[in-house]
Amino acid sequence: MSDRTYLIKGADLLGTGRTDLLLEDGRIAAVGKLGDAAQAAMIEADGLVALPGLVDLHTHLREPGREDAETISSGSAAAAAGGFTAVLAMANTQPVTDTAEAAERILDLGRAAALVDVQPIGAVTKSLAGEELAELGLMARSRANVRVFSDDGRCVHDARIMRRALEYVKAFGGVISQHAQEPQLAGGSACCHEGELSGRLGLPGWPGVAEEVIVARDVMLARHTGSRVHVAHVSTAGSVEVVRWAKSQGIAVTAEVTPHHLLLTTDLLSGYDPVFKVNPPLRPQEDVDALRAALADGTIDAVATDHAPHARHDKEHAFAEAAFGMLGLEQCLQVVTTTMVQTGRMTWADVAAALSTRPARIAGLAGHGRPLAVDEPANLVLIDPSATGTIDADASQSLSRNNPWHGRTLQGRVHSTFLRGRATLLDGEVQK
Ligand SMILES: NC(=O)N[C@@H](CC(=O)O)C(=O)O
Ligand SMILES: [Zn+2]
Ligand SMILES: [Zn+2]
Repeated sequence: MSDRTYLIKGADLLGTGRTDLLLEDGRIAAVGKLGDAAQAAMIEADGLVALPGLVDLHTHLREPGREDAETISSGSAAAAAGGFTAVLAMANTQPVTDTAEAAERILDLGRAAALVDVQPIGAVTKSLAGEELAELGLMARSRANVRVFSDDGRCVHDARIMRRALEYVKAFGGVISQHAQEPQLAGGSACCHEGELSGRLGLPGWPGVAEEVIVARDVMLARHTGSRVHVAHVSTAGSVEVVRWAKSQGIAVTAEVTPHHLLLTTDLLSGYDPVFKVNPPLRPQEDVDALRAALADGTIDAVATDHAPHARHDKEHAFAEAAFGMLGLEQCLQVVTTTMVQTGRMTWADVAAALSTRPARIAGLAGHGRPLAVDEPANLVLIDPSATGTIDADASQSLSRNNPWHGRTLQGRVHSTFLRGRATLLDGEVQK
C-alpha cells in the first residue's frame, strides 16, 4: 500500500492528451510513453483524467472539541476520497486555534492521520471574540507555519481590528480569510436568504448586501494597507461585482466559492429540511449564475468546500434551531464536473487552476498545486468524468451525515488520490 511505485497507464493529463506517469519515491519520476516497470503497481487509467491533488482552502475538521461530528482522521479520509491532498483546517474548533501550540497540535494530528496534508488556519482574534488580535506572529513562526488567518463562522466586523490584522500579516505574506456577514444587517436569528420565499416560510432571512458591504469595506482596507484579503464562501452577484472591480484596481483580493453555492438555490428551503441550512445561505438562481460566470472567468479564484460536519443532534431540529453548515469534501469535484465542466464553462486545466494551483498559491503551500511534471511531488488525483453516481450520505467517510447531495445524481467519480506518491484512495477505496 504505502511507499510503492505506481505506473499510471494512459491517463488524460488535464484533458490535454493521454500519457503514462511513473510515481517513485514520492515524486513523479517519468511522464510520457513508458514501458512496463518491474516492481511498479500498474493502474489502468484509460478514460481517467489526471489533475494535481486538490487543495481545500476551507475545511472544518471539528477536532479538538467536537470529535462526535468529525475528527482530523475522519475528515482526512473524506478529503482523500474527494481527491484532496491538502486541506486548510478552520480555526473554529473548541478550543479555538488561536495559539502556536494549538496550531502545531492540528498539524501533528494531520501528520498522524497521514491521508492529506492538514494545514491549520489561525484565528484572527482570541477565542473568535472579535476583540483582541490572536498570536498571529507566533502562529506564523511556529512549526505549523500558519499563513491563513480567519475567524470563520464569525465575521471580523470591527474595521479597526480588520485593519490591524491586515497590517500584521503583511509582514510575513499572510492573508486574512473573511467570513463576510455584517452582524447588524444579518444578525439575531437570520437563518436563510432574505426574500419573497423567507417571508412566505416565516423564516428570518439575511440579504446579500450584508455580505457585500463587508467585501467592499475589506477590499478598501486591503488597498489601504497593501495587504491581502481573501473572501470566504462568496454567495452573491454583488460580491462578485465588488471583487471584479477590486481586481481591476490591482487590489490584492482573492475569493472562493463553495460547491453548494454553485448548484443549490434558496427554493430548496421550502421543505424546511435543515440539511440546506448554511451560512452564507443558499441564494436565488441569479446569484448562482453570477458565481458560475465569475469562477469561469477567474474573478473567483478557487472552489473551497466549507465542509461543515454536524452531529445529528445539532442538525436534526426545526429549521430555525438547527446548526448551520453542510458536508462538502467528498462531492466537490463531482459538483464542479457537473456544473462547470459538463456545461462547457471550464476545461480540466481550468479545474486544476481553481481547485489546486490557485488555492495552493493563496495559502502559500509550496508542495501542492504543482504541475504534473518530472521531479514534482507526486500529489495527484484521477477522476473518471464519464461515470455518474447517485450520492448516498451513508457511504461517506465523514462521521456526519448532513450531506446536501444525498439522493442526487452527479457526474464523475473520484478514482484515486496520491499524496507524495502514496495512494490515499485507490479505485474508490480510502487507503488508511
Ligand atoms: N458554513 C456554515 O454554515 N457553518 C460553518 C461556519 C462557517 O463557515 O461560517 C461551521 O463551522 O459549521
Ligand atoms: Zn463562514
Ligand atoms: Zn466555514
